[in-house]
Amino acid sequence: MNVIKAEGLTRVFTGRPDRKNRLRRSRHVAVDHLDLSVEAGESVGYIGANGAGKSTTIKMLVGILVPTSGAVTTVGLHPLKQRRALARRIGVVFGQRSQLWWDLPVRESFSILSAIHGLSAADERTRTAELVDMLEMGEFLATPVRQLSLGQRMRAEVTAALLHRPELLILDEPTIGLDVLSKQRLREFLVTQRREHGTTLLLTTHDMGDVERLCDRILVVDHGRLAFDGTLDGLARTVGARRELVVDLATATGDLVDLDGAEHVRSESDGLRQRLAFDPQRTTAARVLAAVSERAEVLDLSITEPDIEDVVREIYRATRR
Ligand SMILES: Nc1ncnc2c1ncn2[C@@H]1O[C@H](COP(=O)(O)OP(=O)(O)OP(=O)(O)O)[C@@H](O)[C@H]1O
Repeated sequence: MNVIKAEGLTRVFTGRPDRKNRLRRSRHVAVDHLDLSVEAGESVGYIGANGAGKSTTIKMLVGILVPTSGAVTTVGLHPLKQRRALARRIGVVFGQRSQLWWDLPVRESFSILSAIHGLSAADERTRTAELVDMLEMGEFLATPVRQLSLGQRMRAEVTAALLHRPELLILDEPTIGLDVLSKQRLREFLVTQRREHGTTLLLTTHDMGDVERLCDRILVVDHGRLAFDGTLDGLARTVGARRELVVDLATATGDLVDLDGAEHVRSESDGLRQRLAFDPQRTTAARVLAAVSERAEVLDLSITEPDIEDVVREIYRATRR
């Protein structure tokens, strides 16, 4: 079944009338004849540069924005005409906007939302307990939302969006600003949620780590149009998305060429620091490190993730050729 189906979806923003010529208005096509279908159970990363049209698309999918033209159904419903029914079947997390009550303890926001969704008292108890346990929220359930750290708030937001067991969860920048541990926890939770409940995921992100760990399909949007639709493998093939392992060695060492699964990029400081590129789909940093350790003593290391902006830029370049 198509959880999301968009055909020719378009949104044009018109500005204020020009002061000199009142009949003339600026016109900006934010989403441009977008065709899109997402099947039940998929996990889709929706990525693109700033202003590419991601949020505008999502707002049309959930009935916040009216399309200028084209058609869209979300879980088989018309987002505007059937907005209430839709709210019962989807969960939405906008990283920048909260659906919790700022001055109330977290627990009370969950109760209010459970009541809104018509959950029975027993159902509310089991569902809240399950999510609180999985997202380790026990220690801050009595804390007012405004006092939560960003990582705690995001966990609470995700819980709020999942209380009613939606079949589709839409996340707009879910890990923005989170520390490494909070990101990892949230990602693990989302993977489990999807595995155990078959929840379909659609997320926008500027973090390549989110895409790698959460998504099995990637859509890249460019000026409101789809520039890429495929797997992470396909994306890596198109742009050569690689990670770099930087090792600091105890002694000056010749270039570490011919390492299994890694390619020597550059040596610095007479070979004391070396940069090795590897494809995270084919090997791991640990394996590359083990191979380096057989040849030299490693004092320190760091791993640089490909920047999603670089990946997107490469896709734009590849598709405009
Ligand atoms: N309400 C609005 N009025 C006028 N223009 C708008 C409005 N909302 C968005 N736009 C414009 O539409 C384009 C797409 O914006 P959108 O927010 O969808 O981008 P985005 O891909 O989500 O970007 P970001 O990654 O920065 O969130 C941008 O050029 C933006 O300035």
